[in-house]
Amino acid sequence: MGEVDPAFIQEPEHRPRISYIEGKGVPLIDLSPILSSSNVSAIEFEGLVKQVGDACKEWGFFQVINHGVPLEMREKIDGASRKFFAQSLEEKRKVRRNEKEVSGYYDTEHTKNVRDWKEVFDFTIEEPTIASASHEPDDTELTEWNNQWPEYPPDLREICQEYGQEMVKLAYKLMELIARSLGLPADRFHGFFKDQTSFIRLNHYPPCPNPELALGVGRHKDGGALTILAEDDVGGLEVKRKTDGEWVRVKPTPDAYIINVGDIIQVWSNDRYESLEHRAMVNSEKERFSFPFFFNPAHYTLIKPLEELTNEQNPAKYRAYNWGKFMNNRKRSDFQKLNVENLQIYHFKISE
Ligand SMILES: O=C(O)CCC(=O)C(=O)O
Ligand SMILES: [Fe+2]
Repeated sequence: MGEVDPAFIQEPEHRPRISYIEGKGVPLIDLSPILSSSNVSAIEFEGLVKQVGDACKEWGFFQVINHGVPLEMREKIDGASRKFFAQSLEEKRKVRRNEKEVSGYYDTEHTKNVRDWKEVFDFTIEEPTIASASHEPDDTELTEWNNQWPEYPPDLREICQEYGQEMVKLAYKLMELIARSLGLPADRFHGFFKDQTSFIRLNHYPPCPNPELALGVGRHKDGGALTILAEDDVGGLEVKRKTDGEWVRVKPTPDAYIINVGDIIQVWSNDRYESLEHRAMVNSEKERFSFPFFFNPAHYTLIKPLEELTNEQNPAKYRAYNWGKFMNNRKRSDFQKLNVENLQIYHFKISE
C-alpha cells in the first residue's frame, strides 16, 4: 500500500487523534479462580462473576489474564501469520476470498463504507460451516463455507485449527461467567453454539503514511455474541467509553486477551449489557498484527431477548432476527462500498 488513496480517508469527525487518552482503562480480570476448578471457593467464584458482570455493564470490554490459553499457541499463530502476510500479494491472492468462499485472504474490507488500512485472512472454526446462502429474508437455501488454506507457511492450517479450539474453550468459560452474572444457569448459552458460525481473523495493519486520515478498522460494533482479541505489543485499539463517549486507547498487556460483548449479548440481555463501538488506529512506523475470534451461534438461531430477562416492567426491546441472514448482510458490505448503512441491531429495536 503506497500513498493514501481517497477510499481510505475518514470523514473529519471520524479521524483518529494522534495524541490519545490512556485514562481509566478497561478492567483487567484474573481468571485463575476458574482454572483451578478443584478448589475454588464459592466466594472467589462469586467475586469473579461480579467483576465480569460489572465490566460488561460499565464497559462492554475487559481484558483477561490467567485465561488458560498456552502462550506458545499464541506465539505460534503470531509467527505463522507474519510469515503468511510477508509474502507477495500474488501469493496471498491465491487464497483470496471470492463469491463462493467467504474465508481466505482479502484487503478490501470497508467498515461504514470507508476502506480499512489492513489485509486479513479469515477462517471458520467448523469445517465446513453451514450458513444461509444469501441475505434475502425469504431464501431458505443453505450453503457450506469451506476454508482456503495457503501452501505457505505449511503449518498455518494446523496452528490455526489448534488455536481455534483454545478460543472455543475460553469462549464457553466466559459465556458461563456472563450467564451467571445475569442470574442464569452457567450453561444457558451453550446450546446456541452447537453449530457455531464462529471465525478467526488474522489482521495485518501495515504502516500507513497518513495515520491521521485513515483507520486500520473504522468504528464499528461486533455483530456476534462475544469477541476474544489477541494483539501484539504495538497497540492501536480504541474503545468508545460508555460513561462519556471518549475514545480510549486500550494498552496492550502481555499475554492478555481483550474480550468484548457483541450485539447478540446486548439483545439477549435486553440491553443490560451493551456492545460498544471500537476502532483500530494505524501508525506510520510499525506494522501491527491482531487476531480476533468471533464467537457466533448457529445460522438458524433466532436472536431475541431472553425470556428470563424480560417481564411486564421490562418488556423485550428487540424483535427476533435470524442470525444467518444478519451475518450474510454484513458480509456483503465487506466486499464493496454500498451506499447504505449496513444492518445494525437497532433496526430490530421495538420503539418505546
Ligand atoms: O485489531 C483490533 O484491535 C480490532 C479488530 C476489530 O475490532 C475487528 O476486527 O472487529
Ligand atoms: Fe471489532
